[in-house]
Amino acid sequence: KNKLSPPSPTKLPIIGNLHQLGSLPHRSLHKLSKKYGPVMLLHFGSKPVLIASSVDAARDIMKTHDLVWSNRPKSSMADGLFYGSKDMAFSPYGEYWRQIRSVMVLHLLSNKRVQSYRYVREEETSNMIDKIRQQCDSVIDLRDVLSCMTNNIISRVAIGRTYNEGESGIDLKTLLEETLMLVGTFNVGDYIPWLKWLNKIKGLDTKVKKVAKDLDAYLESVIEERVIRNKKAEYSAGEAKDFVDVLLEIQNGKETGFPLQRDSLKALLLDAFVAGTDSTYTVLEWTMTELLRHPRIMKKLEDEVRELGQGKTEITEDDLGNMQYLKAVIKESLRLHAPVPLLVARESMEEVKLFDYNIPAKTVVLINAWGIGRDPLSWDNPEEYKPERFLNSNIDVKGLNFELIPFGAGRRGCPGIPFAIMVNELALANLVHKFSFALPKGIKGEDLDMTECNGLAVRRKSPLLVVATPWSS
Ligand code: HEM
Repeated sequence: KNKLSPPSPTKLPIIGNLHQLGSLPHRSLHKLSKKYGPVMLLHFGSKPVLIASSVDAARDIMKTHDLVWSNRPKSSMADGLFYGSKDMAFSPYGEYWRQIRSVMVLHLLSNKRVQSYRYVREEETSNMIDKIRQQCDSVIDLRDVLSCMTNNIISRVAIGRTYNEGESGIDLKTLLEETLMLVGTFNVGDYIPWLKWLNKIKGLDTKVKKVAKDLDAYLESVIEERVIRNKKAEYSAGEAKDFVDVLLEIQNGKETGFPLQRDSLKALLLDAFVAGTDSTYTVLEWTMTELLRHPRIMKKLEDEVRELGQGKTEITEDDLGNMQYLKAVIKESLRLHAPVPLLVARESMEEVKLFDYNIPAKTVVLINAWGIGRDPLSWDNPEEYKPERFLNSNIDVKGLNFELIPFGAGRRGCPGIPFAIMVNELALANLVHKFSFALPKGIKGEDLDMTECNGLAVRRKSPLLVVATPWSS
C-alpha cells in the first residue's frame, strides 16, 4: 500500500504548525512524534517540514538517500552573515560546497592538522586549570571558564591568537555572541514570505547588516595583517599553521585545483567560530552537571583518571587512549544532551521515498537526534545517565550508528568530530585529575536545575556554579 503523505498534526491558517514548536522544539516534536509516528509532516508557515524521529528514518535519510537529502534550505540569516551562505554549514549542495568541504576536511580539520594543534589544546587546558586554582574554595561560574577555554582554542587555531585582547576597536567576543544569537533566531520571512516586513520593523535586518559589516572588518584586518607578516617572512618554520595561514597558502588553487575567493576564506573562518565554540563547551557543562548529580559516576571517573594519571603533573593527550570510562561519560552526555538536538536542517533535491511515503523535492527535514538518543527501542532506561552502557559496546558518535548521531552523519555530517572530542576529553580528564568538585552550599545534586535554553546550541538555562578543591594523590 502506497501511503502518499506522512501523518500531520492539524495546522492553523498562515502559521501552519509553528504554534506547536514551543520554546524547546526538540522536546515538543519528540512529544508529537509519540502520537504521529517516526515520520510526520508539519508546516512551518507555508513550508513543508518533515520530522524524522527514529533510527530507521535517520538511516534512510542520512545513509540510504543521503545524496538526495544533502541540500540545506535557504536561510536569509546565513545569507546575511556568511557572505551569501559561502560557508560550509549553510552552503547549498553542489560543486562549490564539495570544494570548500574538501578544504575543510583535508586542510583544516584532517587528523594530522588536528594533531598539530595539540600544544594549543594542552596550553589552554592548563590555563583553564590555573584559572580555577586561583578561585579555589569560592563559587566559580564553570560555564564561563569552559567557554573561555574553548573560545581561546578555536581562536588560536583559526586566527593564531586569542581574540579577547580587545583590538581594532572591535569587541569580537560580543560580536560572535551576537552572530550566534542571530543564527539561532527564527526568521519569520523564511517561512511566511509575505511577513518579511516584520524583520524590518523588529530591526532584525539592520542588526544582521551591522554584525556582518563589523565581522567583515575584523576578518579583513586579521587577513591583511597576515599577508603583511608573510611578506616580511616573520613566520617561523617550526610554528603550526593556523587556518588563516593554510587558507592563504591554498587560495591560489595550486594544491586544490580551484582558487578560493576572499569571501569564501572569511566564511570558512567564521564557520570554525560559529559551528565549533558553543557546541563544544556545552557538552562539558552538561557533563559536569550530570557528574555532580551522580556522585557514584563522578567517583568512578575520578578513580580512572587519577589512577592512570598517577605521578603526572598534567594529563596529556597520550594518556586519553586508556581512559575508557572517560570516553563513555562523554558519549553518554552527547546521547542525553545533544548540543544541536535537531541537527542542521536539510532539504530534498528531488522526489524521494521515505518508508512508504512519497516526499516531494524541496521538503525540509529535521532529524530529532535528541529524541533518537532516548528511544527505548535502542536504549535501556533511556532517561538514566549511565556511561556504563558504552563500556562493552562499539557504538560511537561518528555517524555510523544511527541511534547516536549528535554530529549528524553522511555527506553533511560534522567535520569537527575529532577536534571537538579531543577538546572535551582533555579538559574533562584534567578537571577531575586536579580538583574535587562540589556544588555551592545548600544545593544538592538532585536539586540541580536541568532546564534547557535554546540557542545555536541547547545549553543549561542557568550557568553551572561549582566549588573546586585541589586534589593531590
Ligand atoms: C560537540 C561539538 C559539536 C557538535 C555537537 C556539532 C554538531 C554538528 C551537527 C549536528 C552538524 C550538522 C550535521 C548534519 O547535517 O548531518 C554539524 C555540521 C558542521 N559542523 Fe559541527 N559540531 C561540533 C563541533 C564542531 C567543530 C569543533 C567544528 C569546526 C571547527 C564544526 C564544524 C562544522 C561544520 C563546518 C559543519 C557543516 C557541515 C556541512 O554542512 O557540510 N563542528 N555539526
